[in-house]
Amino acid sequence: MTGTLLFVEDDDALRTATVQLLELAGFDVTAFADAESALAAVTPDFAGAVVTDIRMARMDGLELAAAIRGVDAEIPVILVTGHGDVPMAVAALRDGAFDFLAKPFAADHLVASLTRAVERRRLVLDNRALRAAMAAAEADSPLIGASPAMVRLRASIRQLAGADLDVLVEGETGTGKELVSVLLHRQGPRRARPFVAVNCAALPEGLAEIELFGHAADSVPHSRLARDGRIVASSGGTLLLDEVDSMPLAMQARLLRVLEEREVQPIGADRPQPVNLRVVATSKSDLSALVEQGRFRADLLYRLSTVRLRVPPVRERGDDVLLLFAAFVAEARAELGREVRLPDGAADRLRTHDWPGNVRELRNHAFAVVLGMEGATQGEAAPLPPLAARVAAFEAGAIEEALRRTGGQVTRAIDLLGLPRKTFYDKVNRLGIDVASFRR
Ligand SMILES: Nc1ncnc2c1ncn2[C@@H]1O[C@H](COP(=O)(O)OP(=O)(O)OP(=O)(O)O)[C@@H](O)[C@H]1O
Repeated sequence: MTGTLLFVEDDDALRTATVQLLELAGFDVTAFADAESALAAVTPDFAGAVVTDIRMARMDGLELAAAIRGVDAEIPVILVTGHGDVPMAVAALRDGAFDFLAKPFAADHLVASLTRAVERRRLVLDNRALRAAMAAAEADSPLIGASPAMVRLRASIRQLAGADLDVLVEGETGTGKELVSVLLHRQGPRRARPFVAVNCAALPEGLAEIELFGHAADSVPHSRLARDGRIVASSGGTLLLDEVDSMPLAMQARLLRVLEEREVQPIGADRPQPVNLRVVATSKSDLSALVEQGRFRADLLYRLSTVRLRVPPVRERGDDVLLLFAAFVAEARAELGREVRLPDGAADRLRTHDWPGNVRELRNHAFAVVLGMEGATQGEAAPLPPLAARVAAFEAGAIEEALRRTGGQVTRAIDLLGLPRKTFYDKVNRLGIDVASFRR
């Protein structure tokens, strides 16, 4: 089918003949003898074009075009003009009509114009859907960043999430390791099952093993009933071992068994029980160095590091620092209900500070600024991330979304984006997008 059309013409003979012609050309046509009933059929999600005669009793074609613009200004309307109506039609074009055709029109001219109109409408609706999907994806994937390193990281997360493998997430303090772990869970097949996070550095001493592995009935003082540990609680889902580099050696041996055998033996139990889980561990230390110092088991490192993801420090992300800061300032303003103006040169200071506490430090700084505790003055404009960084972030998001929706089929993604092939590849290379990672 070439497309959907609403055709409005009050001359019965001309209407019947034109409908036949359009149907022969492959259009799906609904015909109307007056503008009012055509207007009743137009909705904001109408996926075709409208062709209307200008001179009609009661509502004429120009009024109809204006009323359709009120429903959705991007529905293409083609006006069919009689002798002497051309100046009127030219004015209508200026007001946003898609095209006009003078009677008597040549059939191929009519079909060509309508084909373009329907195609244009399809692109408009596709772009709208893409924008809506991007907004939804943004809400769902809060890992902000347009630098090549972050674009690559998002692609790796997507790829690994589906693969359901254990992952070791490494990076300095505050870089977003926990957020990455959450995304691995949320984008993977276990997303509807529990996500249980255990901070290995904060487990209470003495109780750590019970907390993690659980215990059998009557096997621990003051506890007659058996208790499941966090490992069992995460069964079916994902267990996050946050700061695994802080785990005591004795516990590492027990954990290794869970990873290798996929079973857990609660304290005091005579038999292990099977568990089905995905383990994501995070570390801010170089685990190989800890192995050399005898503080981390080599076999556990080997088992944990089948897949390693490195989260880069903020100082390696270029102008992402400005994108992140702008997002946190917006969040702080909304949360704290305060407006703030930032001093000139704030953007340069954000760029030159090296952020040893990474994203967490940057977020705290943004909240402090909005609270008026740091660096805020009155009467000056807030620094904006440079347009180029914001455009790059938007472009990377749009391209990633198109690739995601088309399962990495480049030709279809290019169609969706409405880009020349070469431009698409230039952008993909510049933004460091890994097309292959989107293939299903
Ligand atoms: N790319 C990002 N976009 C938006 N927010 C981020 C990003 N990275 C991190 N954050 C936010 O920064 C804060 C710190 O991140 P997170 O706790 O994940 O870091 P971490 O590396 O696990 O820290 P630690 O090493 O101290 O455990 C969180 O509030 C997180 O939501």
